[in-house]
Amino acid sequence: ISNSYDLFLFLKEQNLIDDKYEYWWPNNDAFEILLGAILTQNTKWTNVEMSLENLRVLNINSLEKIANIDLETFIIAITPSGFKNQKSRRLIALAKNIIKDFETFENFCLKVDRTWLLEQKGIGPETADAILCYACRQDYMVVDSYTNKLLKRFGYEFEDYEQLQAWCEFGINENYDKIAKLYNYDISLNKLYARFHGKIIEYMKCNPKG
Ligand SMILES: Cn1cnc2c(N)nc[n+](C)c21
Repeated sequence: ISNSYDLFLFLKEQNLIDDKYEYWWPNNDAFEILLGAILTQNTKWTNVEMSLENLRVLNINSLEKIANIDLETFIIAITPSGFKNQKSRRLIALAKNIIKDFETFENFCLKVDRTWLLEQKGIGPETADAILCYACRQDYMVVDSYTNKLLKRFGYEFEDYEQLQAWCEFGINENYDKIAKLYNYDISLNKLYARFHGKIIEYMKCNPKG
């Protein structure tokens, strides 16, 4: 493969992601995606699903509820996804900051930028881009250790997160018209990035060894 367009084609013909979730990231509730993006740090997605289910049962479904939640209750609810004390503290602080700077969650999704997210404790480039891409539907592609590992198999090595992300985004951008023809509808760049990242994750799950 000579660019990320080639990589996309290589993955696309393997039908790695079903169309249950058209953006790959489970369910289309942006608030849950925001929580999931933090909870998924350093743990398996199946553990995140258990924490999210606990929060659904408690009907914790808004910024205000997180901002005012009983800490003990929150810690118990998100225990399955690990780092419960750190993640609970950070999610409460994040909910309070979103309310302070954006008032509503909807306004946050529309107005937030990468800089603001990176200023939040516990949010690095990967989490910021997951929120921007999957919750806010902005044109950022998430890259991660899976992406690095897959590209290493094709002989690519990158200096840092931003370089890897640029490589992945550039090939898609440069060949957007060709890729768009592969879909029988007008797919957005954000959706292409969202599905591309999902395909990489699913591919690496099916092909853990080189
Ligand atoms: C949303 N999400 C984030 N990381 C994931 C993973 N490793 N496997 C599956 N999913 C759906 C994931």
